[in-house]
Amino acid sequence: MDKKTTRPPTTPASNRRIGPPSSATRSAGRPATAGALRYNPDLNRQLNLNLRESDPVEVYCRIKPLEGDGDDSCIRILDDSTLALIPPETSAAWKLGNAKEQHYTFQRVFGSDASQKVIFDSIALPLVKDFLQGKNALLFAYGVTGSGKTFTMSGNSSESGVMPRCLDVVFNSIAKNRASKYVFRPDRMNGFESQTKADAMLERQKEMHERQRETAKTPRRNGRPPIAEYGIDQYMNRVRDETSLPVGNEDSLYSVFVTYIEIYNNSVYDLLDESPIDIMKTRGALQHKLLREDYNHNVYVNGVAEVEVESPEEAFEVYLKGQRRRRMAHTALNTESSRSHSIFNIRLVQAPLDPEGEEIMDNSKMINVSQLSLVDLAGSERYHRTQARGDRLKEAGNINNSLMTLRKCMDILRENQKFSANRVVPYRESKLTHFLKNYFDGEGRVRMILCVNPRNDDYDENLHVMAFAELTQEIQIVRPQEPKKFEPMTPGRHKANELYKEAKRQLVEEKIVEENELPSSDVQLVFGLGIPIPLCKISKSTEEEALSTLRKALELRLKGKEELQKFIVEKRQSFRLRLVGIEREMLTLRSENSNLRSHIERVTTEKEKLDNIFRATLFEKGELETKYKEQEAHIHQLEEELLNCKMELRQRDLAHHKEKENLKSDMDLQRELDAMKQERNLQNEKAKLEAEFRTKEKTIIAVRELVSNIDAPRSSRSRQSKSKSSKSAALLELSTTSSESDLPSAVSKADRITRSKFMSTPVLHESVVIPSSANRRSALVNNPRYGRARSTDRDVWIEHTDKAVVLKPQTVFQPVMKKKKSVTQLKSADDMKGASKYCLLTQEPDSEGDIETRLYKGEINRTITGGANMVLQDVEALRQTSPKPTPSRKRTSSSPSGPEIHRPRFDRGLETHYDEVEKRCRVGVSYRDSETTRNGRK
Ligand SMILES: Nc1ncnc2c1ncn2[C@@H]1O[C@H](COP(=O)(O)OP(=O)(O)OP(=O)(O)O)[C@@H](O)[C@H]1O
Repeated sequence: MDKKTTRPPTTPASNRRIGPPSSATRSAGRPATAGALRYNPDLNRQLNLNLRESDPVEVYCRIKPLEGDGDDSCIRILDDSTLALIPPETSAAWKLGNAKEQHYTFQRVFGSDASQKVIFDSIALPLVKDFLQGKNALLFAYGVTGSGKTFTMSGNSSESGVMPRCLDVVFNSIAKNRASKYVFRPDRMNGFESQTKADAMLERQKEMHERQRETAKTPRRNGRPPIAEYGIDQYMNRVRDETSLPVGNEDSLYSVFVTYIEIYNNSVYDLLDESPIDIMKTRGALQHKLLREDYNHNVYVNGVAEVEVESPEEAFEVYLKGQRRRRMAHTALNTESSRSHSIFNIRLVQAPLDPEGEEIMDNSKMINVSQLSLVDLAGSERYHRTQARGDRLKEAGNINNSLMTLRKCMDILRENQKFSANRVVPYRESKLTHFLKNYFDGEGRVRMILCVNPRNDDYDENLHVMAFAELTQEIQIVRPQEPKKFEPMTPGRHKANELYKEAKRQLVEEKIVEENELPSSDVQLVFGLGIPIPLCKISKSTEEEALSTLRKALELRLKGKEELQKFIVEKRQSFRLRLVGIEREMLTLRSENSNLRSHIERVTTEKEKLDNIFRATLFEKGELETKYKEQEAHIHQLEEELLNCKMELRQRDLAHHKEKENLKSDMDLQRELDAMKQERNLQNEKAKLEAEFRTKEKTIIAVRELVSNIDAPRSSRSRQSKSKSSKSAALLELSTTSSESDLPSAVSKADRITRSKFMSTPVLHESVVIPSSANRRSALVNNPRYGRARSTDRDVWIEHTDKAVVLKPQTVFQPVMKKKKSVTQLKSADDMKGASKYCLLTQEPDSEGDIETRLYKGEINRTITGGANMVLQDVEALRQTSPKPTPSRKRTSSSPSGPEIHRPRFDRGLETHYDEVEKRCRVGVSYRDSETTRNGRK
């Protein structure tokens, strides 16, 4: 079935792609000129630079007939290529006052009477000619809405437009060279592949079955869906264009593919897509496509449906199908189809025939594709004119944007060419210019049909489109290269094959020979014999004319044979020379090869050495890594140990601290116990002293009684005077006595002056000043301790004077206070701040009516807690006795005849004095045994 066996193993059976799949396919997919360029990738750039081989964009102007009879035209044709635009009174320019007639020149201007045929022949036919020669071409209609763009491009049933006529001419031209359907198939990457006739036949059969199945479901006409189904059946009655043009290569086979896309709101939609449209859906009703660039930077619509068509009718049917889909899509999108750009692409795929002229060459690199793009642009309009709102405004914006980008690209192209500038052309700013990019970059001829509606209302819009169109003509498009001719190939082999087949068919039909008796095809043989032998019947040998004709033909053939032989000798010689050259080249290559081999060997040895070093290094590295890991583990272990040690140390510290605390509390406890013990001792001693005191008191009482008994006979008067004088003397003595030896007399006069040393009972504190009775007894008035207390410069006194003190006495007992703070009441420990000595002065009458002044002296010590601890050291008492005896005083003595004895006040006990001080001090007062304190201080 398939006699070509050079298939890559991974390629499917139906695919005859040869060589590297990607590049081969892509190369095959390139448009014709690109096919020529594939042998020199830089040629495109070179061509772009070489503006001598370029053609301008050709702009043709077509003026639409005026619709109403009363309409005025704003356009006047001056000649074949020039027109005048006359501003009407309604135009903006007129209103602004700068209205003047404008003249525009185009390639050609067609009046409203120009037929579709004239338009096609003048504008499109040359492009179709190029297209058949394997070149690309772009034709686009541009103009204001309603100016006749669609009419020009598509036409109607009675007047076919450019597109159907193009299809007519293409099919007319390739009629004899048309390849069977499915010989070529698109690879959906802008390329084409070829497959064998047999594979193609299989696909055709498959398609036929599918069609039959569909026909069974839907009634069809001639195996095709009824045109009414597409809703525009009138097109089918059109008059076909009979023009036929020569194809590029007679020995090639051609297939036609069409694609139909739409650019709406800057999105590309495939109008031949088979997926159904849900007209109930506004969003996602259509799947938009992406623009991609192939290997050779040719822009294509990714995944676009490329439909192979075998006739203009079939192509037109596909177009109508696309139109129907377009209408459905716009119904779903709730818009108008004229608000989008539509692009109908006709692609001509050709591949040369093999030497027998039987099948196409089994080489995808030889496939050539040319493309003719017919673009019907959306109308260019201004917003204010359409008064568009919402979606309409958006789509108008998109249309204008894409047209604006088109203008921008044209402007920059013109600028680049005119001023040798190198500005980047913004093709990618809109899908329209992106798709058309290749044409402007020099991949084919570009022509524009400027459609103009001459009515006055369109004047302002026409002004803009004409200005743009006129400037567009200045753009030069690089002339595309001629498509590559695949030499050496015997020309005419297709025709020869056809003739041979025809002759064979006739011979078989006339039963001159059997079909299997003749070889399949030997085109080479036919061509090797030269010109065909004329058909002439020779009935007689005398028919000179026929014989001479035959002789001439044979002579010509002989001549041709000689030429061919000569040609063969030449070819053989050149072949031999080439062979010698190749042999030489081979020898050089062999020596180079052996050099390279030895070099490779050296390199291999070197590599092996390096490999060994590498392995050794790897091994060493492994060992080092193991050691490193061991060391790491060791470090880790040491770290753990250190941590443990630290923890142990901490625990020990804690234990030590705890022990210390315990010891401290033990010591405190011990100290408390000692204090308690000491207190107990003191109590015992106190009790002992009290007992002693009581004994001594009894003795004194006894002495007194004895004395009173002795003095009983004396008169009370002398007793009084004596008593008074003795009191005075005692007072005098008290003030003057300074030696300790005078103490007994002082004591005997202690009725009036009492120096008290208090027997203290530690009631609240263990350390209370307790002047022992022994001390008291031995205490002398002139004892320095009882003199005026002298303080140092540093001592600060608290002079606490009771409110009841009427008269401050000036006695020797009062301390000298160099620094003092006088208060009448101690409210808090803060009052004692900074003071180190304390002195309290009280005054009150006693029970006998005498005024008793007392001086309490003490030391102030700071406590650890920030308070003050006052230690009372001395109490001095001064009694002022009136010389007049008061009845109460007279009767103080138990014995009326005895001397008046004032009971000393020092027997009042510690509590009395403690209460005395505490009454006046609202702070804690501490009494401490002065001796103990003194000892403690030492
Ligand atoms: N040269 C012409 N001769 C006769 N009728 C014409 C001609 N040009 C346009 N018409 C008619 O004018 C009408 C509008 O034309 P058409 O639809 O082609 O305009 P358009 O420019 O494509 O508009 P849009 O921008 O909306 O697509 C159509 O009915 C069409 O038949």
